[in-house]
Amino acid sequence: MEELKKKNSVPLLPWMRSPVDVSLLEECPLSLLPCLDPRLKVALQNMGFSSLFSVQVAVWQETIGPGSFERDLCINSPTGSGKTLAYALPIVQKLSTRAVKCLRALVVLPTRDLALQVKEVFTAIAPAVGLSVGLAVGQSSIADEISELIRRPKLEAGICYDPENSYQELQSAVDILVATPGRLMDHINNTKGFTLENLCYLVVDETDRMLREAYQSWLPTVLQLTHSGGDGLFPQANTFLPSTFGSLKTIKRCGVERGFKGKPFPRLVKMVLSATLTQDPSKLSQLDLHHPLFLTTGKQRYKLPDKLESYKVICDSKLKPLYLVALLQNLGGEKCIVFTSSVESAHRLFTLLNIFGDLKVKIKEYSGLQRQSVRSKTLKAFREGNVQVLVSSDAMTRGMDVEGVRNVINYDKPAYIKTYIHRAGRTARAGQTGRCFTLLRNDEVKRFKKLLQKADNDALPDHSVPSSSIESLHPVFTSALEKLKETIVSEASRKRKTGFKFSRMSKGNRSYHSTK
Ligand SMILES: Nc1ncnc2c1ncn2[C@@H]1O[C@H](COP(=O)(O)OP(=O)(O)OP(=O)(O)O)[C@@H](O)[C@H]1O
Repeated sequence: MEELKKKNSVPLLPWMRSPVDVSLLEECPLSLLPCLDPRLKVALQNMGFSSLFSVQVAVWQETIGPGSFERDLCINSPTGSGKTLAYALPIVQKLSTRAVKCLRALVVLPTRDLALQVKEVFTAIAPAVGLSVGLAVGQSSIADEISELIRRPKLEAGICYDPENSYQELQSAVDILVATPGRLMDHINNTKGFTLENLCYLVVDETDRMLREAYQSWLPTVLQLTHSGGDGLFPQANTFLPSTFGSLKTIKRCGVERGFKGKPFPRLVKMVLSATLTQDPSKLSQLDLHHPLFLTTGKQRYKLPDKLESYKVICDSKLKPLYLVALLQNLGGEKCIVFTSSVESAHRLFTLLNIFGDLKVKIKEYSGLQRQSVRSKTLKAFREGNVQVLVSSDAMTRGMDVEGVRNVINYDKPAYIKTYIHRAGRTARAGQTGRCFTLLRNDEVKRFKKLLQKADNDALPDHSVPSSSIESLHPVFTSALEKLKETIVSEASRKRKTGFKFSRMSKGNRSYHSTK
């Protein structure tokens, strides 16, 4: 790990200096995986999986295997390497013997679409061992969500119930909850019967992103509500907590009350993961990790998937849309994600591509400016293959797993290596091949190659687009640009009439072919 140390200006935390190198482990066939519950084996086979990937084997060893969840795990593993199942499988296996249903595992992710995706992985395995999985995400009806998360007592005829105390009878309807931070806080603060007092496992996925954003202090709140005190002293039920912690009912009860008299109080086990895990001690300290173990892949801090090929497409800024069209024509209908630097440029580019027509592929926009229902519909169509090209802002950058994406195009080059890693990582997943093309001006190449060196990748061969294809697109392009201006102006006036603040849309780069 000498290289890890050298490349960092901030000194590495001592426990990060002796990691487990996941790349030294082999995949493991399910039939050879020690202790795997046979019901889970069948569930995995039904998912089409016959073996576990190396990161999954490494986590299994540290949880179900000899490590037996004694240490918190910090996992740094490339995009598409299977981190979701790496934490889902041991948690489900561990909870499979639980006798009473209550909320025992919480997974927190930054976006609704990611939470949905992770919930599906849990849902594919948890029911096999009698566990239920819930989802708490914004932009869905909170009333519906509460009725799925909380079980009301069955009222018996002839018995008088005290409505004041009725929440004590409420029980969790789920064993595992996948949540976004905002909605999680809503439930902590307002949902009767929602409690973290029995939580055993906390997963913070996309950790570096989750730590960057405070989201109503969700992390300190969760940690405080689940804190059992390293010295065996537990918070009393009447402990005062500041108002941000909402109702006091979620405070973890003392060990005796929970039936752990004379036994060590079960520690809340944490697993934190990313393809670009932060090594910043001040950030990691927010997680309050217990004797953490660092699992990483290879000697480099950042690693791209083995079967990813990175290419540059050299072009003049003004002609970028033409090069993109020619490239898309070249890719012949393969699923592709085109990344822009902002929601505004994603919208303009999508509009322009549609005006262009003649691409023989269905293109959709996917951005943070759209309503969730629109985004979900687009994602579904893309997954099902009814849309072949997504023009996206960085809303699509992290974690999204869509089968069959063979190409990623950086229409606007990423400013950071982390952004490149996550964008490029939408392809070449689960051992598949994939290509990432970045549109660059000649004078940008040197700097960009330097950026890629951080992920040990300085080979950036040219992908040339024949000049004849560009020339033949010129006349259409000129008239398409005119139409684009008209469309943008009419959209702006329509949105002004309906009260939408177009100023949000037009902030930043106003040019019609963003060069950001
Ligand atoms: N053991 C396995 N066998 C076959 N496919 C698998 C296995 N585990 C996971 N996969 C598939 O690999 C793909 C990537 O998995 P996952 O989304 O968990 O990756 P990730 O490491 O979390 O990526 P990212 O960092 O981009 O979020 C998914 O399509 C998943 O179904």
